[in-house]
Amino acid sequence: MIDHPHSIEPQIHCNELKKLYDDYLAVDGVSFDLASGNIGGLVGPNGAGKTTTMRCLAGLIPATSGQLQIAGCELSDGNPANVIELKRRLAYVPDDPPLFDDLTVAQHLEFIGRIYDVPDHRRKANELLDYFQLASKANAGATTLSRGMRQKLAISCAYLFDPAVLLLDEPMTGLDPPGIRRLLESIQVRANAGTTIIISSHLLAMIEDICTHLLVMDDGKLQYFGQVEELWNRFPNAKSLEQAYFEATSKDATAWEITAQETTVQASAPLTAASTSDSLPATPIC
Ligand SMILES: Nc1ncnc2c1ncn2[C@@H]1O[C@H](COP(=O)(O)OP(=O)(O)OP(=O)(O)O)[C@@H](O)[C@H]1O
Repeated sequence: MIDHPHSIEPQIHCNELKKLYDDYLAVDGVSFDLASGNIGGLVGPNGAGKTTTMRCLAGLIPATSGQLQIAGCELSDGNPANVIELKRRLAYVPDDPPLFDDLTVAQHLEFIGRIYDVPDHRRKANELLDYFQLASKANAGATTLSRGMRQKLAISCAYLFDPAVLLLDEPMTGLDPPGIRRLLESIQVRANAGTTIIISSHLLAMIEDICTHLLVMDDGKLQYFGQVEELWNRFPNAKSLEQAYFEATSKDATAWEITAQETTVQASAPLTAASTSDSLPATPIC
C-alpha cells in the first residue's frame, strides 16, 4: 500500500538549473515543476543532458546554480542534511543499476527494507519478487542475474520503501515484454497514489502513452515542457510525438521541413505508420 497524500505543492521544483562539468555546460537553465501524481517523460538526443539533470535532482551531483526543491527538501542551500533526508524520500534507478556483488536478490531487498525501516518489508519484498517474476531468483547472487533481472531488482528495491519521488533512467532497458507491461502498470499505480515520477527514455510511444507531462531536452536546454495534450498547440504540424520530437530537437531544419511538407501533402490521406516513418529522417530513435 502506497500512502502519499496528493498535494498541490510541486514535489519537484527545478528553477534555472545549470550544471557545468569543468567548462562544459551540460545543463543550461532548465526550469519545470511537477506535482504529486505527475509522470514526466524526459526525452532528447544522446548527450542532451537528461542523466545529468536526473542526477542533480537526486542530489547525487551538486548543481552549479539554480534552485531545486525535491520532495520537500531544499537542495540549493548546500546543506548535506537535506540531501540525506532526500534519500529517504526519493529513489533514483540509473540505466545500469549498481548492485552489491556479494548479496543475493532477497538480501538486496532485506537490506533496503532494514535501512529504510520499511514496515512488513519481507511481505512487500516477496510481493515485488512475484510481481516482477523474480521469485525463482530470490537466492541467486546479483552477479548471476541477466541484464533485465538486474533492472527488475533495482526497481523492486526502489519500490520497496515507497518513495515520494521516483526517477527512472531508461527503465525499459533489457526488460522483456511482460516486464515492460508490469513496469508501466506499476508506474501508473504509483502515480495514482501520489508518487511523482520522471522517466527518461528514447521510447517515444511509451512516453506518450504513460506520461502526463513531457520534457524535451537538447543541448542542455529544455526545448519543451508541458502537459502531453498541450504538445499539439506548440507543434501544430506534428501528427505524433515522434514528429514533435524531431521538430523540437532537430538542428537540421531540412529534416523537419521534409516531414512537414510530406505531412501537408498527405493531409487528406490517413496517416499510416508506413507513411509516417517514410517521411522521417532515417536516424534511429530507439
Ligand atoms: N562526468 C562527466 N564529466 C564530463 N562531461 C560529462 C560527464 N557526464 C556527462 N557529461 C557530458 O554531459 C553531456 C550530457 O550527458 P548526459 O549523460 O546527461 O546526457 P543524456 O541526455 O543522458 O544522454 P544519453 O541519452 O546518451 O544517455 C554529454 O555531452 C556528456 O558527454
